[in-house]
Amino acid sequence: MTTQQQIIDALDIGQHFDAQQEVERRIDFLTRSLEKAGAVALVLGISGGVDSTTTGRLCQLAVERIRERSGKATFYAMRLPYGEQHDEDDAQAAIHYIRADEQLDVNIKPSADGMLEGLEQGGLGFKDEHQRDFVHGNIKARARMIAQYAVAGRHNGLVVGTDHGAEAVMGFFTKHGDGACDITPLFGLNKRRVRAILSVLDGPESLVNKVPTADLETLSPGRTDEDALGVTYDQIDDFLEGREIDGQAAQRIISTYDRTAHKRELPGAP
Ligand SMILES: Nc1ncnc2c1ncn2[C@@H]1O[C@H](COP(=O)(O)OP(=O)(O)OC[C@H]2O[C@@H]([n+]3cccc(C(=O)O)c3)[C@H](O)[C@@H]2O)[C@@H](O)[C@H]1O
Ligand SMILES: Nc1ncnc2c1ncn2[C@@H]1O[C@H](COP(=O)(O)OP(=O)(O)OP(=O)(O)O)[C@@H](O)[C@H]1O
Ligand SMILES: [Mg+2]
Repeated sequence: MTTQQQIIDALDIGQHFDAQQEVERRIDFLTRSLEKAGAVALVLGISGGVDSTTTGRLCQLAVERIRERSGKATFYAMRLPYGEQHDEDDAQAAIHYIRADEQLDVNIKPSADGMLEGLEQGGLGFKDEHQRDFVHGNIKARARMIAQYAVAGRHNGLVVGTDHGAEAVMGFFTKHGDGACDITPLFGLNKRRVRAILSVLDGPESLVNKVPTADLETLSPGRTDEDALGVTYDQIDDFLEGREIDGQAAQRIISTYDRTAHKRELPGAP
């Protein structure tokens, strides 16, 4: 078996894809996850990006389905800006579209800045301002997860993650930040399939087609994922669908996959 096929299998990317069927399968997954855990809430951060818009709508449909069967379930959508978000309009469009039962707005800036300040006061120095900004970015992603776990703890809920195959293959998430969650309903999808799901769910066109950004670095606001990754999502998506892609891009995907293996595994132990 080729390395490409091994990766496709490990990330469970299906050979065939039907967006409507996947909607059903993933709503069913969310309802079963709540029932299995004995939990009554789903919690998710809504950024204004395509992944959380799609996941948020699936969460809302899942809790409504549980209530139709006389069960108890609530979806808590969380806005978690770092200060003022430059694409707040998109975040508001996502919130408007998802129509979550409950919404919480938490500014993560004081906690993320406070942690960095505490570290520097405690003696941590940085090579340069870019390294400091990068580390600060991962603190922001972890601050968002602290907030979501607090809400899940209060409401007997599960924290929902938005990781999918195209991010997982590149290890493109913060370990124990946005990578920390209880369930990942988008697992097994590449990026264009996430967009296709949002499209059949009648998501706003502007969000279906939105350029992905982690938006964690203060010095490079809205830096695109593709700029950071060095390959395009089309290349990653083609690779995950088993197509032949440019040799250098394939090498980059495979070497990044190997280098980030620890992010997809449980902690090492003797
Ligand atoms: N071989 C190994 N075995 C076990 N653990 C290992 C390890 N190598 C590093 N580590 C640990 O992993 C840490 C590095 O991982 P991590 O802290 O995640 O940091 P890192 O992977 O360096 O940075 C996260 C990347 O994900 C991107 N990101 C983050 C969040 C969201 C999104 C998005 O798409 O929205 C993207 C972000 O822009 C950045 O490029 C090291 O500090 C170390 O503790
Ligand atoms: N400003 C934010 N407010 C609330 N949640 C956020 C914010 N930024 C990131 N998140 C959470 O972290 C997750 C990971 O971010 P990521 O950028 O991968 O997803 P996205 O923004 O939904 O989509 P895209 O990858 O296309 O930008 C989001 O899906 C969301 O749950
Ligand atoms: Mg984003």
